[in-house]
Amino acid sequence: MKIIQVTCAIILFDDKVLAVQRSKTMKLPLKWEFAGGKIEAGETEIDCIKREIFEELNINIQVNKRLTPVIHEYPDFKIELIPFITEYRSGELKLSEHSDFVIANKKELLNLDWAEADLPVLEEFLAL
Ligand SMILES: Nc1nc2c([nH]c(=O)n2[C@@H]2O[C@H](COP(=O)(O)OP(=O)(O)OP(=O)(O)O)[C@@H](O)[C@H]2O)c(=O)[nH]1
Repeated sequence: MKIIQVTCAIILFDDKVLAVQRSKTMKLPLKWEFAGGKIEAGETEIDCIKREIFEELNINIQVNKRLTPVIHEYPDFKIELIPFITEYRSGELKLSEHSDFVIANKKELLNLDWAEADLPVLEEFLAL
C-alpha cells in the first residue's frame, strides 16, 4: 500500500496545546488530531506544516522541533505522520475544515478520542 506523507503540528499556546476534531464528512470522522496535512510535490516538511496550519486555522506558527515520525496502517490507507512541536505566533484562529478545537492541558489531551496514528505522537510529547 502506498504511504501518504502527512505533517502535523503540536501547537503550543503558552503551556497548552491545540487539538482539532475532524468533521463528520472527513476520513476518520470526529476523531481528534493535530492539525496538518499531506506534503505536496516539491514541498519541504516545514513548508508543508506552515502552509497547512495557515489554510486550516488561519494562524502562523514557529516550528521548534521535529518528533519521531509514525507509520500507521488504517484499513484503507497508510500514512507516515511527521510531527512537529511548534508555537503560536500570530493571527486569529478560525477553523476552515474541522468541526471543533480545544486548547488543552496535558491531562485534557489524554481524554480525547484520537486518530490512532496520533497516539504514539501524543505519548512522545507527553514524556518530554
Ligand atoms: N492532518 C492530520 N492528519 C492525520 C493525523 N492523524 C491521522 O491519522 N491523519 C490522517 O492523515 C490523512 C491526511 O490528512 P489530510 O487532512 O491532509 O487529508 P484528508 O484525508 O482530510 O484529505 P482528502 O480529502 O484529500 O482525503 C487523513 O486521512 C487523516 O485522517 C493528524 O494528526 N493530522
